[in-house]
Amino acid sequence: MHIYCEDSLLYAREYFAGWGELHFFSGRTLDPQTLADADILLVRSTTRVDETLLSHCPNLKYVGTATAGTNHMDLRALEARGIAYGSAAGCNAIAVAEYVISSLFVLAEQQGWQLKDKRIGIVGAGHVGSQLDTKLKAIGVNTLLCDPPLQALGDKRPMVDIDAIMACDIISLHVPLVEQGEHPTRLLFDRQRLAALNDAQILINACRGEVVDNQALLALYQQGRQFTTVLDVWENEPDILTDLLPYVTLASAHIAGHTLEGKARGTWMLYQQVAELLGLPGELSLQSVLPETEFCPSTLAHLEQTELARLVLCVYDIQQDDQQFRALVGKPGGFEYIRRHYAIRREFTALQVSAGNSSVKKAICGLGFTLKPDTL
Ligand SMILES: NC(=O)C1=CN([C@@H]2O[C@H](COP(=O)(O)OP(=O)(O)OC[C@H]3O[C@@H](n4cnc5c(N)ncnc54)[C@H](O)[C@@H]3O)[C@@H](O)[C@H]2O)C=CC1
Ligand SMILES: O=C(O)C(=O)[C@H](O)COP(=O)(O)O
Repeated sequence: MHIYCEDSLLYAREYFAGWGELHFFSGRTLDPQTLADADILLVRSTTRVDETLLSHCPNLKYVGTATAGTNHMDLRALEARGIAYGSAAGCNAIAVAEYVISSLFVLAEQQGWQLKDKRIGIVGAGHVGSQLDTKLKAIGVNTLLCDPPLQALGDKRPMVDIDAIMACDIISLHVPLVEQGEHPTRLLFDRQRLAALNDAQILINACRGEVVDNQALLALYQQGRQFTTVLDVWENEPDILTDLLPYVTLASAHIAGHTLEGKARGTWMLYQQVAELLGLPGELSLQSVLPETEFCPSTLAHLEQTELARLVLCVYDIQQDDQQFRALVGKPGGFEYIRRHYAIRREFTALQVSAGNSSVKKAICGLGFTLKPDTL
């Protein structure tokens, strides 16, 4: 069996080498003809799986993307050809939620406010939005959810519409890129919506660049608007609008989901899907590939913002990604270089914390840290 795999799939060798001949390729520069004998195709978001690519792979039985988003795959073309496909829904939801939380603690420190005084509007209440909501609620932060498609499906959680979201202090976007239909998300934050933000508001985009009109954002900043933005994703990656960068408070190279656990979980989910599809034994666990963590255990006596920030930033400090991004993104190939050489980042669960009273314990667990066994 010939298994073709985008070279950015972490732990692909560990999971798939036993099942056939593994061939690696580079996503953005792929020539479809190199996949001519592929039985299985494993990708991340930088490989476009479209009709052109599929027409070069007559033996293809399965295409899997080790990502949450599927907008790089033409699902109709796959269906039309009877090729099974899958994604890794939710694999990196914790990672993205932790990216947003790191950004919030950094902004709170920089701008001098308390998280508990802010209302956070979460647009898209799927895997990422729900993780973020749970973690924020665990530390007493006021959140609102907006997800019309889920609401229409009968989701019982309280939901608000986009107008109520626009009145929030902080707005965090977690929708897929949807081009058509009743709830499209391309340019959901178009010029009009961006112009409606006041200078005290914060907009975070860690979903897809095309959800926010980057040119309109730049024009508003050039006209003197001063609302805060955190951007992990950009229109037209990797050739992004670098003129926007000086106005963006925290910026990164589409790495919000790039924890070791998130990437491993993505590959492992595809391993499970191929095992099921082909009736192969899928016995390797997620934990079997992950290295031990190296954080020294920490303590948290009180639920104070500075203390919580210390724990959060000890595991993941978004400022390091921001600094690296500003230093490298203007260089040729800089955007992709950062992504390909991304430092090892773990999830909050990697840090053991001794907590004070039961409410501190509850908050620590809700945020995703591990309670040190002697304090359970
Ligand atoms: N920056 C990064 O590294 C990452 C980015 N992503 C992006 O974030 C997106 C969300 O990820 P998940 O939560 O895992 O996906 P998900 O599919 O679990 O949740 C997305 C939610 O958005 C909702 N939605 C769709 N259209 C909407 C609209 N117009 N308004 C409000 N809600 C709407 C859907 O109903 C769904 O509940 C992915 O599709 C992907 O594009 C995901 C992971 C990592
Ligand atoms: O899961 C998704 O969707 C993402 O956007 C990933 O975190 C980023 O995927 P790659 O661009 O690294 O494939």
